[in-house]
Amino acid sequence: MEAQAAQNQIDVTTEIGDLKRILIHRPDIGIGKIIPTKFQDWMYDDIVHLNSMKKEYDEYIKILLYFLDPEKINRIDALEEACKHLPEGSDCLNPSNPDYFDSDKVLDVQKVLSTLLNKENSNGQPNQIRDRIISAICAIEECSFETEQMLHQLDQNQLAKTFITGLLPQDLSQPDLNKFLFPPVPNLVFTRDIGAVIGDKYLLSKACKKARKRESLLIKFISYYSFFAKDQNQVIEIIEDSGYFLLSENDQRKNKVSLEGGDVMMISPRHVLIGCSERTSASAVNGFIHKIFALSDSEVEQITVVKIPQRREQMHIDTVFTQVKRNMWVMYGKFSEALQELKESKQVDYLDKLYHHKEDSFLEETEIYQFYKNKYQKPYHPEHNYLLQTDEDYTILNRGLANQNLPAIAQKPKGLEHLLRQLSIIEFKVAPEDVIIIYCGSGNFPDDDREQWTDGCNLLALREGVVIGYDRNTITNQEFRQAYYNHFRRRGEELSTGMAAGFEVISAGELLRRFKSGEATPASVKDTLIELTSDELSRARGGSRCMSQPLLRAPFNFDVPTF
Ligand SMILES: NC(=[NH2+])NCCC[C@H](N)C(=O)O
Repeated sequence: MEAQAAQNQIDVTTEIGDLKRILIHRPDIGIGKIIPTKFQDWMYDDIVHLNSMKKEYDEYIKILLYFLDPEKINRIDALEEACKHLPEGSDCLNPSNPDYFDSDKVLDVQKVLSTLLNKENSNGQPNQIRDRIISAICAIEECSFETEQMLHQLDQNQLAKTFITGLLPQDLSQPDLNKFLFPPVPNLVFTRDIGAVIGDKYLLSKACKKARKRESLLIKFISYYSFFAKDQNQVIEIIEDSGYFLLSENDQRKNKVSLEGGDVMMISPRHVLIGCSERTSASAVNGFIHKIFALSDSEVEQITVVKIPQRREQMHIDTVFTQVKRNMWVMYGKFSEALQELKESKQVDYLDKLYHHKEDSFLEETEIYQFYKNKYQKPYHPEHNYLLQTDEDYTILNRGLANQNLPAIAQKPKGLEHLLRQLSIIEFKVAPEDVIIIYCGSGNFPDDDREQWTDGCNLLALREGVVIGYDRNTITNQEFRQAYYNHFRRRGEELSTGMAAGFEVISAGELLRRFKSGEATPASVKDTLIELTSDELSRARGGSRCMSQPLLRAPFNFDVPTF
């Protein structure tokens, strides 16, 4: 009962507050069935070696457990020790296994789903939610009546697994045959995209691509019947308005609502960012702004839209920047101020030299639009236009910030980097000269493009200044090691005595070893980039932020000095 109550606690108001509860999904056998002809549809760029991918992912799980639920680690260690002699060892990290560690802080989608799939409810009556989920999935996957009947036979764990892998359980299938009932959902490892916690509300995603539709359906049931079983009004859905159904096919394509969690960032309780991207449509952004501003019990009063070029490798805003500390961000240098200035001063020759291989790319820019709920100082009304455009609009915003004792320097951001600086200064009261921007791949071509491709800009903060990334992004990670040294040198200053040159960059394996031996504790870790082995994990265009969905972060202390 207690575990249930804890599971229901959901609250995220920053990107960097101490992480307390997270939704993940360990790579499953569905990923092991991908073939080259399905790369494009299923959004994988290569065949993944599943066992190696799991090994890489398991270090991630263990790091999460050390920080969020350390008691479970002892259990895992004991089980692994006991099963060492078995060929595969213990697989207590596999949510299908009876030995599964089953934490209420590090939750696997498959495990949470299975709790909804009991054949009978607590009163011994047939579980109607289970029946509804089976019907809904059979409807979107166009299953035969026979398949539907077969699904009804499966127990709750088998059923959860089949919904995710698409495969019939081995004992029902002919031996050694892969019997697919429907395709797998191999992108479920990127739990970030299936929803987003906004304060104490849960925003459901509406997947853009067909390959991720079933994920949206599963999380819909999980959020309504598990996370918010007691207060379903906390779930937010954005859908097309009714006129949409009268539009021509072409216009429908333009007005489609699609929204994915990789495009949502809670910066502070009052300010949320949303991307307008390959995956999150303009109609969704519009619906989002109205839905959020219409909430009477939400602290969000400002929404900033970051429109990025629609490209495969930049499918969400979190592929081009993430937050590391109140004063520190990592971003893709293609959108940097330095490059923008060059563009403005029309030094195109130089840019041509730099980027001659893809002339169009340097011309693409981010566009920033800001919306402020209190623009009219009146209650929300759907007819109002909340966009901040004129200087006068920004004066109104500045007044609102001053009322909350926040620095009132808001002006229309000139670009992404300017926006990130503004966020540190306004939301976190950081002095302008203290903001640090780390450029992926050092901001140099071709390293920037290479490391952006392998998620150099996509980090997950376990708490402020403790982030997880991929080991293969060596140039970006080196920037972290030197971050403070470089920053002060640029300012023409020396590091103060005793101050480190930058972050500690340490492999997940080595950190786990130190935790186990007692040389370090999660509490002692500061200013650290934890590197996951990423030979396989990086093959599907997602990094550690994508592989995580924070459900609960501790309230952030905004009132401590930056350095
Ligand atoms: N938040 C993210 N950047 N997610 C990355 C998702 C990658 C996944 N292969 C997809 O294309 O959907």
